[in-house]
Amino acid sequence: MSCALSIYTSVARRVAARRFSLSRQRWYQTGYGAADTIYALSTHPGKSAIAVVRISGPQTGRALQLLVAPTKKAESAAGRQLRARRAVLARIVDPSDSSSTLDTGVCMWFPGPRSYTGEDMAELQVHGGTAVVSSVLQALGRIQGLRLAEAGEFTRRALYNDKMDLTAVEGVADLINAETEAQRRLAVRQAQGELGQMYERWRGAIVGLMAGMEASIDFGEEENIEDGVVADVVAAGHELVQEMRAHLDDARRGEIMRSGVSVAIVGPPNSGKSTLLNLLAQRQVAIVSAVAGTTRDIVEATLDVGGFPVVVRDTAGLRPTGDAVEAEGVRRALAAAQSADLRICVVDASRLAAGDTAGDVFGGAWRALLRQPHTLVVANKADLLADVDDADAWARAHGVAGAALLSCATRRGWDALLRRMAAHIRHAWGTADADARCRLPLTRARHRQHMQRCVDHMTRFLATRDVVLAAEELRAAAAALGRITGRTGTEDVLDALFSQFCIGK
Ligand SMILES: Nc1nc2c(ncn2[C@@H]2O[C@H](COP(=O)(O)OP(=O)(O)OP(=O)(O)O)[C@@H](O)[C@H]2O)c(=O)[nH]1
Ligand SMILES: [K+]
Ligand SMILES: [Mg+2]
Repeated sequence: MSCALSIYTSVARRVAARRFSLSRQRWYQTGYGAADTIYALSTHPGKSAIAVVRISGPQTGRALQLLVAPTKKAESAAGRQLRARRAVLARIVDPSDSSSTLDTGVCMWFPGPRSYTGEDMAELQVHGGTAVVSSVLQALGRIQGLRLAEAGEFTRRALYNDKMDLTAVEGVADLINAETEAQRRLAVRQAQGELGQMYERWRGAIVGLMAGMEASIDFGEEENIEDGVVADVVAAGHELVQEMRAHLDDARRGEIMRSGVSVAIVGPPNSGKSTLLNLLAQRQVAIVSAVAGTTRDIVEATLDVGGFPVVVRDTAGLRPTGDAVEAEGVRRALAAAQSADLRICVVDASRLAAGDTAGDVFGGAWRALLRQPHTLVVANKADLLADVDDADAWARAHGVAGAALLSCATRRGWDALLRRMAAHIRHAWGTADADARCRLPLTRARHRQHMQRCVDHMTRFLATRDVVLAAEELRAAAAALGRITGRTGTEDVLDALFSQFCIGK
């Protein structure tokens, strides 16, 4: 074991010991009384077969005693007992009158700390009728010390009790919002804490380096880093920073998969851009007409292309214009094309066939768009062409080599275009997120920002020969990682995050 590594393991133990007290401290800082017991409907409000009501906090056991009674069939003493982590069919009764049954349902008791929140918890599965649910919630409200949970409060308690770190909480939020397979695969791994564990491992390694530096100050004669004395520490630092840079340098794959690949449909007026958007979205999102210059504002639709989340934006046709409103539309179209991850340039194939050059069709000033990376050219209105046997040869001959030939009217080339889009997205930004051996990518700009800061401090640490400065840089690098996992200075992030959660989560 290298010097840096052995330092790391001993320090890691100290770090672990401080973890509990740190989380407690944060708990009280938030103003949430740990004494409060909270309850909420955790399933969607409205009629359903089953509704789940959750309770968490120190009064949970007492609430169950008041609320849960054996069924008529199980009047025995054993029937009264709720065993930990066992589903028990029971009557749920009015706490002030146990002969009045509110519903019969399945009750589960999860004594803390082995529960979602880390506190004593219970789950009541009742019939999902509006009156049933409201009678159970009202009954809970009549028990002293219980109150309705706020949005995300169960998960917030799980965070404070070190049941999950901040990246896992963000993973849970992403999982609830996931709409495509790619998003779900990423979120489920993040929600399991995989990303947080990696950041914590790095943070632990930096703390280990700090201990190594301290040791060198204690035993060194002067406060300069001597070659050899801390060579191990510096070598370990180099290795670490390399690993971190590789994580940062990922073409924003994780962020793009999480928030959706942004696709801009651009091209000259009347080429069929809005028609293409409507086909992709499978509904009439944008106005289609034979009048050139129909679309002015950006029209947006979210869809699933081969399991990947995609946000498509239809834009105004590019042409020189004296109309101020249309000119603003063109400006927005170009901005959307600039910022998009993928551009789909739609041109009218019949105009190319009629002898217009790609330059004429596309307008010289905007032709540069066609040469940008991540740009697919689509030659639409193929139905207006005389028979084309070889689409590739046709595109080459008409100055749009590599273009996909399409007819929105007859759907010729439609499946091929979808396959091509999906393949492009998979190749450019698809992560090996289904493969547990591959490291999870960065999924949020928030993580990237702190990660970049951490790498900057690590780089300065490696460059300095001054022991005191080096220790300061390491401390700042560790703090930056701590911000990602929620260890330091994150109350504002928490408030913003939990406000997106539903009540009951
Ligand atoms: N024959 C034929 N006509 C099409 C096809 N796709 C679109 N069109 C027609 O072309 C015209 C223009 O379509 P739009 O979708 O409005 O074109 P656009 O590019 O959005 O136009 P602007 O918003 O004005 O820039 C409409 O009359 C469409 O019906 C196609 O594949 N074949
Ligand atoms: K049009
Ligand atoms: Mg349009």
